[in-house]
Amino acid sequence: MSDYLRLENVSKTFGGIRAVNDVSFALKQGEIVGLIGPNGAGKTTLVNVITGVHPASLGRVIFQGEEVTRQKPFQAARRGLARTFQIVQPFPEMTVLDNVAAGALFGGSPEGLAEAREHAHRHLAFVGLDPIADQPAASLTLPNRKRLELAKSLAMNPKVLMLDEVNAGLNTGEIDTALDLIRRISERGITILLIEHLMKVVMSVSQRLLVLHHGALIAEGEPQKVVNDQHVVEAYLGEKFAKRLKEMGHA
Ligand SMILES: Nc1ncnc2c1ncn2[C@@H]1O[C@H](COP(=O)(O)OP(=O)(O)OP(=O)(O)O)[C@@H](O)[C@H]1O
Repeated sequence: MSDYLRLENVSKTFGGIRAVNDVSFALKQGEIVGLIGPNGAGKTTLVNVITGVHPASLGRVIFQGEEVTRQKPFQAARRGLARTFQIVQPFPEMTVLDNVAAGALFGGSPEGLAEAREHAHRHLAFVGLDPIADQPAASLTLPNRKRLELAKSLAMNPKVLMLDEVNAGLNTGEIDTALDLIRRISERGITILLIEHLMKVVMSVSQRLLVLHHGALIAEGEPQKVVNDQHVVEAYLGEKFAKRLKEMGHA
């Protein structure tokens, strides 16, 4: 597999804060890669850089051989670089269906609203929300809002999907359902970058891990190796946590 999405020496500063510091990595097509690190490590900022929300201060973003460093969010969406938001913010007055149709239109593929709604039904069926397609988005529970967010990003017809804490606040059963969806999305050939604090979740689906700390990439590679890396244990996991992972058979 060749590089699909590549970051070369990317930095992002906000005033005096270097949120992302000289980060380089590549994703291969169809991979599931976990992006982990403490609060404030720069994970969301990295996704914002890739999707053109906050363009890189330094460095380059290359997607399918084309430099896309200065792209706008709508251009990123049209290229197939889609993301979910950590804080889920649907259009509350709009129906579940039209929230997803809006995603489809933002992604740029359907001809008009009727076609966008048709696409939306398909994505809602995939995440299990089609029975409540006509309800206002404001009425949804947290797990259903997360599913709606997923359906919206799928409606953009993504090639790379960046999932920002899609499991936060969910119970064990709901997480299992979300994991099943992530695996099924990956089976479609969509590359997934999974930002996640729940190590059990990260370890069960990721083929590779990237670890950010104070904006810098401190480790990268096979999940089992990365969680045993002393630097990662010190910066993020803690000895106790690493031991627990080992007992669970993940390390
Ligand atoms: N728009 C912004 N303006 C100023 N500072 C920002 C902005 N966005 C992020 N930061 C700062 O950049 C750093 C990295 O934040 P970021 O949200 O990317 O971390 P994170 O790893 O996603 O954290 P968390 O796990 O808590 O979501 C933090 O110090 C944050 O305060």
